[in-house]
Amino acid sequence: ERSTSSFSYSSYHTLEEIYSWIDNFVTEHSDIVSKIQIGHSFENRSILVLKFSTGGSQRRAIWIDTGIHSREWITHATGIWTAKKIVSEYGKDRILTNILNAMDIFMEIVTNPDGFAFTHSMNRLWRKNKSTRPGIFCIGVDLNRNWKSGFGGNGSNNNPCSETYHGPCPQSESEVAAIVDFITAHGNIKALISIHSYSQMLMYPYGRSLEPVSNQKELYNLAKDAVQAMYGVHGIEYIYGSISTTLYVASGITVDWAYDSGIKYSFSFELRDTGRYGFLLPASQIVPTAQETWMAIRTIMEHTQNH
Ligand SMILES: O=C(NO)N[C@H](Cc1ccccc1)C(=O)O
Ligand SMILES: [Zn+2]
Repeated sequence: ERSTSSFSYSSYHTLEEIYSWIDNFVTEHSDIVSKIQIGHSFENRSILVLKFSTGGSQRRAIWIDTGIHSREWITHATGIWTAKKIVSEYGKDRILTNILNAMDIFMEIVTNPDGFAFTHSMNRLWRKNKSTRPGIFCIGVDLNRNWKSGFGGNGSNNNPCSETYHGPCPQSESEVAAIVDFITAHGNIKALISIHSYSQMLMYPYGRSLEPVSNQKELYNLAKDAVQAMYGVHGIEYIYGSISTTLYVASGITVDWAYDSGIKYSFSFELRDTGRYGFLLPASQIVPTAQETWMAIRTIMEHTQNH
């Protein structure tokens, strides 16, 4: 469609619809939003990042990614709604306006485009990317196991047919390498938020071990504040804590790499629900989920700005 005014923020969309929305969104809000291609996927789709900036250069910044696991459709939908919320609230919401007057926000909505296209075409519950290698007869690497930090450790699998296959080596996947290269080159990312579904959790490193991170107390209290902000919207309860103690040990994950790269405010969400619908969350829950998640994201961004 020609503009985002006819785009439904309470529906799920195809890859083509989302990429078209991105172009319209950037056109309509060119004063604050721009589009960056940070790389391409295995099947040669563009990997796109939205940049929200009110000026300056190389400002301290926040990174948000959704859709690293392609079947988690509520996360892309939440990313799209959040992007619209940011441009709508700038100049109105004091907290968001202060954040954007001091920091930039980078948002990658379709972090696994090949897998996402596949969930629309062939297999709704596909999780991994779509990479293939000679002599290997199963498809795809788990992009949440392909990161250098703790690569190949417990809670990842070296069997290419596994849903948590870590790939042949760290950053072997172009979808992961693109993010590593972008964040490393930028050099001023202060918080990273990687959004998954489902289970209703807000978690921080480490996934690879039970050892607490150096600022664990701070992250615990920030997560508590964020979860309380979420509860205030629709009364939905999220649990919080480190990944390894709250969920299970997982190695080679996004937030462990981010933390070890110096991004001290690294979080991973598991959005709605707790299993009734799971990955097949009804579209009627998109806006309510995005509304509550926004309050947590804003809390994390505000804390990052002030520390
Ligand atoms: O896949 C999901 N949820 O979608 N989550 C689990 C647990 C997890 C979540 C966040 C970070 C690290 C690990 C996973 O195996 O990756
Ligand atoms: Zn996931």
